[in-house]
Amino acid sequence: MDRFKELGIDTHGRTSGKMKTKCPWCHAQRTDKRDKSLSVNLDTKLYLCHYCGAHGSAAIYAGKGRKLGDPLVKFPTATGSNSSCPPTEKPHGDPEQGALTQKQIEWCRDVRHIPPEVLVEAGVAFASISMPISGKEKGWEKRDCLCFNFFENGELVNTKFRDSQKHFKLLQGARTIPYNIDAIRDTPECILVEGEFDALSYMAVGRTDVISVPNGANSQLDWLDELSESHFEQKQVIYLSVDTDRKGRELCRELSRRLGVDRCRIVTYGEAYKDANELLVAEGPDALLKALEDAPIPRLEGTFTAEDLRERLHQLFEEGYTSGVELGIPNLDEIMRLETGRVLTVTGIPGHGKSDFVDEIVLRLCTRQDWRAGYFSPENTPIEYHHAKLAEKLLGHRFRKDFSTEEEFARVVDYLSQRVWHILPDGDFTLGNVLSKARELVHRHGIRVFVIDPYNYINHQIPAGMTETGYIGSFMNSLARFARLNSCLVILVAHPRKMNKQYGTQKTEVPTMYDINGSANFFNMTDYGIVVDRQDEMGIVYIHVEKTRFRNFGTKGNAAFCYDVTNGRYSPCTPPPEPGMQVQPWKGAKDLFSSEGWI
Ligand SMILES: Nc1ncnc2c1ncn2[C@@H]1O[C@H](COP(=O)(O)OP(=O)(O)OP(=O)(O)O)[C@@H](O)[C@H]1O
Repeated sequence: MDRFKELGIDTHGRTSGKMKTKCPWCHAQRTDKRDKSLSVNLDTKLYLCHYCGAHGSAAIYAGKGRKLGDPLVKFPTATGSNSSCPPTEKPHGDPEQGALTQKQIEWCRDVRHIPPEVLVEAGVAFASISMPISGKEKGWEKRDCLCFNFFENGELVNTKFRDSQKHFKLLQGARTIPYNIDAIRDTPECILVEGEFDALSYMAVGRTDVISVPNGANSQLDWLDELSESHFEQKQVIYLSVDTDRKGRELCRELSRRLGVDRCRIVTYGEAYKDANELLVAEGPDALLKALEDAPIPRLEGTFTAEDLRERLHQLFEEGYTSGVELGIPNLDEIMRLETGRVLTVTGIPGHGKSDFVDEIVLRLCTRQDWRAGYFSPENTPIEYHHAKLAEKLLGHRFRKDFSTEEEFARVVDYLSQRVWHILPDGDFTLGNVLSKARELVHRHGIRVFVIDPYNYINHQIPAGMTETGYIGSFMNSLARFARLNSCLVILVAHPRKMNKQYGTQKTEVPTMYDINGSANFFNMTDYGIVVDRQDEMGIVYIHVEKTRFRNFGTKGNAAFCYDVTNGRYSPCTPPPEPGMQVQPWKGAKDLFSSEGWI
């Protein structure tokens, strides 16, 4: 739906793409009658005459039930409440988008160095709307805004309104998608930036394959989940051209982890500038193109220079060594804190709770650190049984109709759907296949922890002539490499050899990490090593931390837990000083068990 005809703009019957045509406003006065001075974007319906400056929008956004002549953009019905917004001043009605004012065009051109034709191409428009204004005089005010329109498959999905003082507002209830997403659908390369003006800056220097992330420097990349296959899978090169402040660097790290470090080139702008638009304004188009050209090519696989590690080095430089993330279990946090890019190996006698304790670690990382997890756990099938176990830990009580409500059922299923993915490759359980699926989970869903439970379910293909020790060394190397390249924590469950009975007591000896069946390389090559040791006669489970590769992540020691059979949770406790005495809750805790919901 458009008004081109009504406005006298001849589009020669075309309905999509960009074109030039004669300007109905100045053509009659022109001596060069052949000059097609009007640029028209038939997708965004915007037009601009490079001769007389006439510009505007011929769009009539004809959503369902809309008629010709209806306002351009209708606010979806407000969802949720906005307490700072007095009811009478709530944005209401349909703020109509129209042509940019002369002042706006001049400001974009002179202050941001974005030429008018780029604004037209990108469908930037004008609207006067009520904006939430922060500061002393909190409230809503009517403001003249630039409208950045977010299209997907040519359809308007959302609009970001921006006033001259950088107040922003998105359409309520509308989907958040990257800005200009249609432009990168089939391109071999693309540029990711952190703001609409940075995207327009690249368009101004001739790169159309640029998108802006939807939530600024927020490194929670939910939007990437649904776009990673359709828009990024085929990309050969992805330029990350985000801000150089701390948040921007965090975003950059997460983007390259999700999109694959081996095809991401990170753009920098020199000491003085923090983003693409600043560089364009200060140094001009050639400098911006040069910054793109100079972005380091991903390193040759297996080789590293300080430049390749610049981002991580900078983090180290600014924040020092990390001490790893805590699980929120005081006795264990004291001796072990986990970090991505590492391998944690878990062993213990069959039935002592290795898988259960691994689930405890995973769910604590999900609920406390907002991580996402992937499992290769063929033992834990059918998968719904495993989910039911995870649900019990999350809810704090049994996952059965008599104990949980329908609302809890829905909540926990929603939560797990967003956080946990299981890999069960059809028949092909080779390490290569399992890790390649896990890598897809990193790219598509941003998992940060990947569990292999247990080692012996992998279809190990030991090359002829290789010893078992040599093979396990190379297996552990593959896990370490996967963990490092994908910034994931890999958790490997591995069984011990058959343990002897202790003379006299006939109790099975507690294995150590060196007892893992096959080779000492499990212990030698892991970053963290723990043994799960269930001591039923005392009513406790010991977690023996036998190794943390670096001191900043902990030290050797053990932590005692009570296991709650109703929800599968491990609660820290103080072990009885002598057999037969009562287990006590952990220092300061009132109860031995916890049943409060985690989600
Ligand atoms: N301390 C405990 N007290 C009672 N039951 C437990 C305890 N720890 C685990 N369990 C239960 O024992 C069963 C086996 O646990 P899990 O599968 O985690 O052990 P595992 O060490 O991984 O065993 P395997 O080596 O056979 O895979 C599960 O049903 C689990 O809920």
